[in-house]
Amino acid sequence: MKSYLVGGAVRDRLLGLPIKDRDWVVVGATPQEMLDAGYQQVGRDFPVFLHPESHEEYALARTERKSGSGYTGFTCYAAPDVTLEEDLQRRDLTVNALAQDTDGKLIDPYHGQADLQNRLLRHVSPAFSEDPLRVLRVARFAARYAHLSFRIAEETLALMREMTAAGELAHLTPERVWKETESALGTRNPQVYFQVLRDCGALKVLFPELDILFGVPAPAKWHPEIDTGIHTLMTLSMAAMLSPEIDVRFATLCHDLGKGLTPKELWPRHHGHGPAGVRLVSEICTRLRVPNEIRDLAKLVAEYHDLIHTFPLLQPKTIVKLFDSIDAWRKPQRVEQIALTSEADVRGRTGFEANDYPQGRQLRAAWEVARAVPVSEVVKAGFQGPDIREELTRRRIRAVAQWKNKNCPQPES
Ligand SMILES: Nc1ccn([C@@H]2O[C@H](COP(=O)(O)OP(=O)(O)OP(=O)(O)O)[C@@H](O)[C@H]2O)c(=O)n1
Repeated sequence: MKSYLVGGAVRDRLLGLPIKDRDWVVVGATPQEMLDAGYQQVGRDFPVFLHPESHEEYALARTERKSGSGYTGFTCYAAPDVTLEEDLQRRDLTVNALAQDTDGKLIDPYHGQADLQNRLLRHVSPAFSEDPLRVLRVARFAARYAHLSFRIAEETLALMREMTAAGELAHLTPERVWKETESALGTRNPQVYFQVLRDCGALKVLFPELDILFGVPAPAKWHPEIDTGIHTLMTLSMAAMLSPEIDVRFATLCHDLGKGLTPKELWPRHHGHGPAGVRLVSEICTRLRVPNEIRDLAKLVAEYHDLIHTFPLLQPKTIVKLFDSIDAWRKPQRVEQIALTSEADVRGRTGFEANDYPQGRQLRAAWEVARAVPVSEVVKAGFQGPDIREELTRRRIRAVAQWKNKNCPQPES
């Protein structure tokens, strides 16, 4: 039996990047031999074992053949006669089909090293199309390595287009789509993921609410980039620079979905697009089983992002009501999250990238003022039951008004 380091660990070591997990392939062994050597079996569908000490994953070399339609129809063949090359051949990308033996020697039958040097994401073989998840994986890798100038090989993009056109993506479970999307949102350039999905037609299948934004114009005065789809990807790129949080990035991605609902004859204006988009955010999140916390922020951002832009014009009463509406009292992190998404919206426009966003600072400052109003003094003053809440709101509004008079000049008209 011989073990080889494979997949991401080899790829990322060659790229000089930190290594997350180390996966191994074992050639020439039976499951019984692995168990006898002290490995613990964990794979349900494939023979995968955990090393007795390192607890790293060791998978028996295997081939896979598609035996039916969709994502589930696989026949897996793992036996001591499966070679390393055969195992590597079933993998998605050449840069993921590299192996390294225990002496550090590289085994590279599909020229993954050359593709790493050429910054090319290229599929290993036609077997790529047996797994529709790979369309999303390639988009995710393109996002993850965009800062290193990686691009997708033409023939791979063509295959991704074919798979999408053949309806293969319909076989993906919502959980898998969200898992890949969530990982992609965590990369440095999440907008690349959505751009690649658009390039191969998958955005229309998986995120029609986003796809429809391409071709929807917004007023050139506010949006020199004009196209709402382009603006959306620009805001996502900006959000990724402003915050590492998936919640903030996803909310930014969804903030303008309502513009897809505006009747053409009203273009390029989109009056009321914020509240209108809330339903679409809900629909995406229900469909993909997006965690509630992420969904709820995205809905609030869709609804309130335009209000935050007008912050200096807001009445103190409206500001305190906003804190109520976003439930900032119990979830104070939302103030920061909403300030960041609104900033991403403003700076995610051609020529506005380096702009200041004072409204974000004003929102945060007003929040500190409102939250500092002590409830204990309201109680001490003798208020009881629901009157406590009412008096607290009154005092908060007063405090915000005083702060606003001093610190928040009205913009010149
Ligand atoms: N649908 C898939 C999933 C995985 N793989 C192969 O299995 C390896 C391990 O997959 P995974 O752990 O998901 O990704 P990594 O490439 O290790 O990358 P990461 O750093 O994100 O873990 C990949 O390198 C690739 O060779 C594949 O070919 N097709």
